[in-house]
Amino acid sequence: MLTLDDLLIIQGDFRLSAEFSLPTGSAVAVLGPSGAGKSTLLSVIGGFFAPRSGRVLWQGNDITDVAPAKRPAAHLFQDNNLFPHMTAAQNIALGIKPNLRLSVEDKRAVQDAFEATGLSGLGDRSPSQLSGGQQSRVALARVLVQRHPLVLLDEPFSALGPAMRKEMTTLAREVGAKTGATMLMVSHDLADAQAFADHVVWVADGVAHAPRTWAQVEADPPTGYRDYVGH
Ligand SMILES: Nc1ncnc2c1ncn2[C@@H]1O[C@H](COP(=O)(O)OP(=O)(O)OP(=O)(O)O)[C@@H](O)[C@H]1O
Repeated sequence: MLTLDDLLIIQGDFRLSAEFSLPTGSAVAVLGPSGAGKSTLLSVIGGFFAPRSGRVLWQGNDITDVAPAKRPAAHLFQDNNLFPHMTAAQNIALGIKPNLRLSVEDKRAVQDAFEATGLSGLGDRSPSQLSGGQQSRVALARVLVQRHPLVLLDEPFSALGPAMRKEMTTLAREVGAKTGATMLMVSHDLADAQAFADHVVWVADGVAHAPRTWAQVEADPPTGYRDYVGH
């Protein structure tokens, strides 16, 4: 379980509070207006930004002061962060061993990630020799090989067209379901968010609200939700 305990985030004039838990294995859409603090919330969970007060707990352990690389979290952001001078296979392998000295088992994990993301046969290409969708697959495969139980996705596929975005969102969800990962995805696309998530965290007016199901949100929408989704 991921728990945000009495969390207060301050960034300049911006304030955000959060107080909730997410069950292990849940897939959560983080929705809210631009500038509401969705990315900031993921940064705090990932350890890239420290909260002013409160705690982040994973399975009951306080990880508030743990460095990003030591957290149980993998992250995927919009720009994919692929290294241009490395092949697709090397970019994925970096997720396991930054020095690229792979054991037989590591190599098998890379191969599995290739197959799970539909990249078979493309391992020797550099990112510039891949389409945008294929680059997204490499970035997702790198997240997968890390086998972290917590996956943070910040508008990871927003540079892709609608069909490809849907495909990648579904793929991320399927793989998460297989590995039992707890996943949070920031998205501005309601259809993508609904295809991906079973719960919604609504972020607005300085608060990241406790997760609710789509049915709960539809039945009793938070302030600003209807305007945001446009219906
Ligand atoms: N380095 C910073 N210093 C001060 N304020 C910042 C900094 N970075 C972001 N902010 C402010 O923090 C707030 C939250 O930003 P954040 O990027 O988390 O919002 P968001 O909900 O992810 O927005 P979007 O949907 O547009 O990506 C915004 O008001 C932003 O202006």
